[in-house]
Amino acid sequence: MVGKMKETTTSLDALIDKAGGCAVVDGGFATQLEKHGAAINDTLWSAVCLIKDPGLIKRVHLEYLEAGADILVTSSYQATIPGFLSKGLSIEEGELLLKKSVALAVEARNSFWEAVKVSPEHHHYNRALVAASIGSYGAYLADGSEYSGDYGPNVDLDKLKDFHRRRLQVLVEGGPDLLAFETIPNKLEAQACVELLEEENIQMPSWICFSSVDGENAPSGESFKECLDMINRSNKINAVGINCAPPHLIESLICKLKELTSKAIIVYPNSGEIWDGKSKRWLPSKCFDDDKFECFATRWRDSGARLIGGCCRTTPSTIQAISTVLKGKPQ
Ligand SMILES: C[S+](C)CC[C@H](N)C(=O)O
Ligand SMILES: N[C@@H](CCS)C(=O)O
Ligand SMILES: [Zn+2]
Repeated sequence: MVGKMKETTTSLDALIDKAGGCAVVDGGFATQLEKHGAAINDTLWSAVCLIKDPGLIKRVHLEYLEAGADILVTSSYQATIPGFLSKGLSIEEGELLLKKSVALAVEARNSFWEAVKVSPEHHHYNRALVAASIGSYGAYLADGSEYSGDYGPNVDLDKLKDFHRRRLQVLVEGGPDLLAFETIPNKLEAQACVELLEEENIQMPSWICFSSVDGENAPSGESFKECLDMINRSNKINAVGINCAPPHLIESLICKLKELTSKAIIVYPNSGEIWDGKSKRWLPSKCFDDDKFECFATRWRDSGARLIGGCCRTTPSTIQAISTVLKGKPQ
């Protein structure tokens, strides 16, 4: 176990405590947009709805709150300023859309909480936190490289920092509670995220989640030891873990991460289906339904995860199952 750095109690710690030691993250956001008929086969993927259907984004946030999510992840996973520019929008319009992604989640959280906090039978709900999603460079490339970590020879630390810097600044200005770096596939990008948080002197809690395809290492093949040694040196990262990896790999990954860090462990796997970056579709594979997630969630909590949710191809019913098993049945 790695020594603890000087840390202060954050809104994330408080939420985890309030949730009884393990808080519930929401589920597949793009997946739920698609369930409602959104067409997201686009270079912006789910972020296209920020332009075309912001009302649907808010509806999906509300569905995850209703299901018991303690943390909403915003619609900004694949929302980037260069991505918006490529659609003919101006920098100003792109920045407004990034802030809108935060505002939509905050509005959903506030209206849901106003409605439930006065209702005694809803004591299993907590006031949710809003985590601004910061998808990896590979997500922006839209070539599946968030699952390979292969960014080619021309991508160095400065390029990744340049890519992430302005979006990070704008999302922070939007006023989320947390920052969520998602599907980071290699050590270089994790380092870029950590250095940016330091350089920009960001004061809100953050998590970094890696994808993983082999259940052992980051997708790039770099060991989680290498990645976590670097992350542990920063007190700007409050939680570290895995998202959008198959659920059957998660328990052993939690055990591995526990050995490597004293930071909170977060896991929000996908359904087990595999994303084909070329044909842009999910390939059927060993796939897990809500019952299985219910049983996995207790094992993940008992193995040491403090934040548990779902990623692609999971839905509000998955989150309802996780929330019920971790927090008790809704009355
Ligand atoms: C998490 S993956 C399924 C997101 C979509 C991908 N970045 C693409 O645009 O193809
Ligand atoms: N927050 C994103 C992650 C995609 S891997 C989503 O749920 O759509
Ligand atoms: Zn995912």
